[in-house]
Amino acid sequence: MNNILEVHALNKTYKNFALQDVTFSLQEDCITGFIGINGAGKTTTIRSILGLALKNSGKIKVLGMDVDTHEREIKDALGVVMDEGCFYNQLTLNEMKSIIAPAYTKWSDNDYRHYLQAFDLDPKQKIATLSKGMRMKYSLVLALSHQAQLLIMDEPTSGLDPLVRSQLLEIMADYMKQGGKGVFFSTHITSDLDKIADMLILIDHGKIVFEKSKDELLDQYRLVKGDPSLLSNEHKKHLMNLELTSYGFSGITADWSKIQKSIPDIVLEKVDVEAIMLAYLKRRNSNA
Ligand SMILES: Nc1ncnc2c1ncn2[C@@H]1O[C@H](COP(=O)(O)OP(=O)(O)OP(=O)(O)O)[C@@H](O)[C@H]1O
Repeated sequence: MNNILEVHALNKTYKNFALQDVTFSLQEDCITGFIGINGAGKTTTIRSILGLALKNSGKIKVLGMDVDTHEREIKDALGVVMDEGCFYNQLTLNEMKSIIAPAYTKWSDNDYRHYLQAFDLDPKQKIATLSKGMRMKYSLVLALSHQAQLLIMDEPTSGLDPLVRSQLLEIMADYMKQGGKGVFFSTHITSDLDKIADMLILIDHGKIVFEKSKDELLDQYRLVKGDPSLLSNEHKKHLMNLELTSYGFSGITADWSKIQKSIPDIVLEKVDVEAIMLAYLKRRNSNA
C-alpha cells in the first residue's frame, strides 16, 4: 500500500509548547484517528501539514509530493475541514461555493448538490445564519466536492448532533469505498473511532506516543479484574491504570495471558479506544 501522507521529524516551537520530532505515516485506504488530550498538539500538527503554521524543521509529503515545493498540487488533492472554516458571512452557501469551486481542478457541482442534500443544507441560506453544526456540515460538503484524495479534518464531529455524526461517519465510509483515498481526523469523541477508524495515532505533549492499527490494539489489550490479595509487584508492573481497593483490582494490560497463568481466577473484559488512550496517558504522566 502507498503512503498517502508522510510526516518525518516535524518540529514546531511556540513559546510554551513544542512538537518534537513528530513522525508518522498514513497508508491509502485507511481512516486514521488522531487523538490526544486538550493541548497535546493535534491542531498544531494539522496546521503544520497544511502550511498554516510554519514548521521549524521536518519533511512532510502528501501523495509523495513535498509540501514545501508542491503547494498547489497538494491543495488540489486535499479536502480540509478546520474548526474555524474561513467563509464570508454575508454570502449564501451557493455564492461562497462559486468563489471556492474554481480553485479546484476536479470540482464537481453534482457532488456538491448531493452532499448539500445529504446534510440537509439550504444553498440559499446566508452563512451568517448557520449554526455551528451547520457550518461544520457546510465545510464538509466543500471538502467532499472536489474528489480529494485525502481528507484532513480537525475535530469534524465536534458540535454535531449524534444523528449528523453518524451520517458523517457513513459518508466517510462511503468516500473510502472509492479506493486509493485516505482520511485523517482529530477527535475527542473516541466512540466514533471505535466505529470507523482503521489506524490510531496518539499524541501527548507534542510527541507521538503510538501509531497502531485499531483492531490490533483492541485485540491486544484487556481490562483485568481480580482478587487484590493475589496481585504481586511483578503483576502491578504490567498493569496500566491500576485501580486497587480491598475488594478488587482492575487494570489494563497487553500481558493478560501472563497474569492469567499465575492468577487463573481473573476476569478479562474487552476495552475500547478511550480506555486504552487513558491508560497510556496515565502511565506516561506517572512516569514523567
Ligand atoms: N499560535 C500559537 N501561539 C502560541 N502557542 C500556541 C499557538 N497555537 C497553539 N499553541 C499552543 O500549542 C499547544 C498545542 O495546541 P493545539 O491546538 O495543537 O492542541 P490540540 O491537541 O489541538 O488541543 P485541543 O484538543 O484542545 O484542540 C497549546 O499549549 C497551545 O496553547
